[in-house]
Amino acid sequence: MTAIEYDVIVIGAGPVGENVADRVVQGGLTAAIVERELVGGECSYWACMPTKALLRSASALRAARQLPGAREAVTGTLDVAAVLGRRDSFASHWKDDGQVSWLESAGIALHRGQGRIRSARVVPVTGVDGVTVTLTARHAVVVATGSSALLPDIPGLREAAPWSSRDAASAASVPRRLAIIGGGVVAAEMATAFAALGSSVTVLARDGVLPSAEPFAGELVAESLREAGVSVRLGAEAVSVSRDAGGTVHVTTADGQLVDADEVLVAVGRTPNTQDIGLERVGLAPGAWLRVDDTLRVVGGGGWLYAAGDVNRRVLLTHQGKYQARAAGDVIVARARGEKIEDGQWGRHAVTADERAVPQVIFTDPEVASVGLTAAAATAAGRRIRVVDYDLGSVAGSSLHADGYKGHARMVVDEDRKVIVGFTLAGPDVAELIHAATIAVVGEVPLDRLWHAVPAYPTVSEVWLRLLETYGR
Ligand SMILES: Cc1cc2nc3c(=O)[nH]c(=O)nc-3n(C[C@H](O)[C@H](O)[C@H](O)COP(=O)(O)OP(=O)(O)OC[C@H]3O[C@@H](n4cnc5c(N)ncnc54)[C@H](O)[C@@H]3O)c2cc1C
Ligand SMILES: NC(=O)c1ccc[n+]([C@@H]2O[C@H](COP(=O)([O-])OP(=O)(O)OC[C@H]3O[C@@H](n4cnc5c(N)ncnc54)[C@H](O)[C@@H]3O)[C@@H](O)[C@H]2O)c1
Repeated sequence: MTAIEYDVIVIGAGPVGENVADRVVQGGLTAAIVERELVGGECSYWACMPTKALLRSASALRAARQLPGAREAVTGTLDVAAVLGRRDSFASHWKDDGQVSWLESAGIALHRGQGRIRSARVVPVTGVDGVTVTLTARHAVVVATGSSALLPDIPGLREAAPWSSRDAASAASVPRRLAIIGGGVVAAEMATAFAALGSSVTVLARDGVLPSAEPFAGELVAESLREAGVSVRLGAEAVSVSRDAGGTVHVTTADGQLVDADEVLVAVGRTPNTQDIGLERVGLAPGAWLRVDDTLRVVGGGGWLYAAGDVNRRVLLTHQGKYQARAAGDVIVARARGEKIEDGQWGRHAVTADERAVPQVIFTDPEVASVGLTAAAATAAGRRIRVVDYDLGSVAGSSLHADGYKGHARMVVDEDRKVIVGFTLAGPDVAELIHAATIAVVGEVPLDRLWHAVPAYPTVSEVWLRLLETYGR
């Protein structure tokens, strides 16, 4: 058995683990990263990249069809094989050579295999060949093992060989009929993608469509899915599933409806990858999410154990996990050097934005882009708020952007401080607009000052001015 020592060991080479290791090396420490599957993690091969590639071509086609002149030039239908081919290239054909070269260039050592913590700062790694290498960290071990699709306890579901988001993202062909259990982000995006690719899709949205977003967002997406031929069943709960000898899946709902499909996609949330990483050896519960403080140190983890990304459940998004990674990497370096820790609100080592300003874009039709708190979440948090709404289709730039542009914008204002604490846009191509709102929320820009941030005419961004006018001066 070989033993090697590094300053920092990162378990999991997803986007988050890679960024922690990079930051640590840039800070002058040595780092090893442990990966049991593909370097790049879920996001690169089975989540963000392939799913967005599945959605993008149909979105471009829809945009062209909304414009006289362009519409007439679109004479064919979506080329499904070309879409799947482009998706394959965005998933790097499920090979990680490029990412491995990047690790090398960044000076990060890679150990392939399953990492399991054995004791404080000691992580044996067992490779596929069964050989174990024992890694020891001088300063910190960072768990960045991510999450996996949750399989609910529905009778017959497991035996029916359901699709997880991984299967949907990497599908080699398009099922004729697709049933989707869930109504959240994965369900909404994959219903949009597979309907456009030609599947007959049924969505069983027990808790509604996009229930965590502002209600108008889910309503607009549900309406558009229905227009695209998707059967959206609100409140429908799957209670049993079976697959017959011919391969057809039968899903029964609590109210006695039966849905037949060729595949059933389960999209009801995530479970942490902490089952088999040795947490029990250091007094923590295997299979549980890892609770962390604002500098990403695991609560009850002895001071040397950190957790970043999906696995700590703060925010399950790549960009926010990478934000955590930058803070974690920097704070590990600072602690190793005995430097001052800046863990106050908005401090360099604290992930304050996790609670206050998380941006997200849901690539449905229409797109949903948001940052900060919804009105409901702000109210639940005890804020005295005013909600300002505006019809996005009434903005001059929107009507130019596409005929019949349909969308909505909402600004949530903290009335005690006169700053924006939440912002949501739903409409075609709103994805690129959200960063302005993120800056306003993070910068806590007073509304009085925002009047001086003049949006260019005629852009969709003029909604900012309309929202301020609606709020009043
Ligand atoms: C379908 C889908 C679409 C998504 N789309 C978006 C999007 O558009 N934008 C966005 O921001 N987010 C999106 N997300 C969320 C995003 O994928 C995750 O937030 C992100 O991948 C989390 O990164 P991570 O590094 O924490 O974990 P992961 O990406 O899951 O990486 C963890 C890595 O750790 C490895 N690992 C686990 N255990 C061990 C072990 N014991 N030893 C060694 N290696 C181990 C795994 O093999 C994996 O490579 C999407 C998620 C899904 C499911
Ligand atoms: N574009 C993006 O940013 C993007 C895209 C995809 C996924 N993601 C991230 O990945 C994570 C996972 O996505 P997801 O859609 O699996 O989770 P989610 O939490 O977004 O949605 C899961 C949905 O399933 C419902 N649900 C839970 N249990 C159920 C059951 N037994 N039967 C029926 N419905 C049930 C919930 O009410 C919820 O609406 C999310 O946190 C999301 O942020 C992000």
